[in-house]
Amino acid sequence: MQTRWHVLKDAATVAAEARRRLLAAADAAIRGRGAFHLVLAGGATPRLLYTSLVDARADWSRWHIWFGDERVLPAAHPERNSVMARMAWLDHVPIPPAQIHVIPTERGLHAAVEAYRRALAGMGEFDLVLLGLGEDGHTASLFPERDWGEGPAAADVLAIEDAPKPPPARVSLSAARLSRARGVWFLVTGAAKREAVARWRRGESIPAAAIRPATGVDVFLDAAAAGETFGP
Ligand SMILES: O=C1O[C@H](COP(=O)(O)O)[C@@H](O)[C@H](O)[C@H]1O
Repeated sequence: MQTRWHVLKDAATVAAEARRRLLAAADAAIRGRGAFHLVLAGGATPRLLYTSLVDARADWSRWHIWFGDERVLPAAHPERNSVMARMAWLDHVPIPPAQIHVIPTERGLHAAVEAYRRALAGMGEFDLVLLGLGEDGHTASLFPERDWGEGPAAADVLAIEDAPKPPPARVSLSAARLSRARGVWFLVTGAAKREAVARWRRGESIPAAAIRPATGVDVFLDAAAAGETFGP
């Protein structure tokens, strides 16, 4: 599987490049298949991209939003990945509410896992999966030294009870389900991610490396995360 590394100047440039490509991918999916199924990353990194989409011109009525992971917290909690995405972007564009598939962790861990498994039943390949990279190499809520749900028999949705990053209870799509996609993009910015990036590039077995779609993955990272100087 190919990993394509795109080193860009800074976090703003990563967001701008991702925005440009994302809108083009959505247009192509809608032209070709009538809909665009996008999986969102949480955490802090994608917020710049999400905010930049508020004023984009797009056929929002054909967009379907999924989440790669969610933290088990009350519905309106600011640390929820879905709350971040809503505040930054989704509340400001006319995507039909029934097409925004939030992981309902306010119902509790296991009920949320079951509900999302049902929501995903019959869903084929995602058009695009956005992911982040934690300082420890985690992606979505797949953490080191845990079961990442690899292989064809893996469940689509995993209950995580002991995440080392708070909160400990989370719901995550498995590595196998995140890999069933026409495109997977990682957005990685900031010097704090440098060590995780270096480990990934050395071929170490970190969770991010377990996402292996047939088309390969694209990693958009800034110079700080790549450990490179950029330009003159
Ligand atoms: O906890 C999480 O962390 C990762 C990375 O987040 P970041 O704040 O370092 O960008 C994120 O991709 C994941 O969705 C989130 O739940």
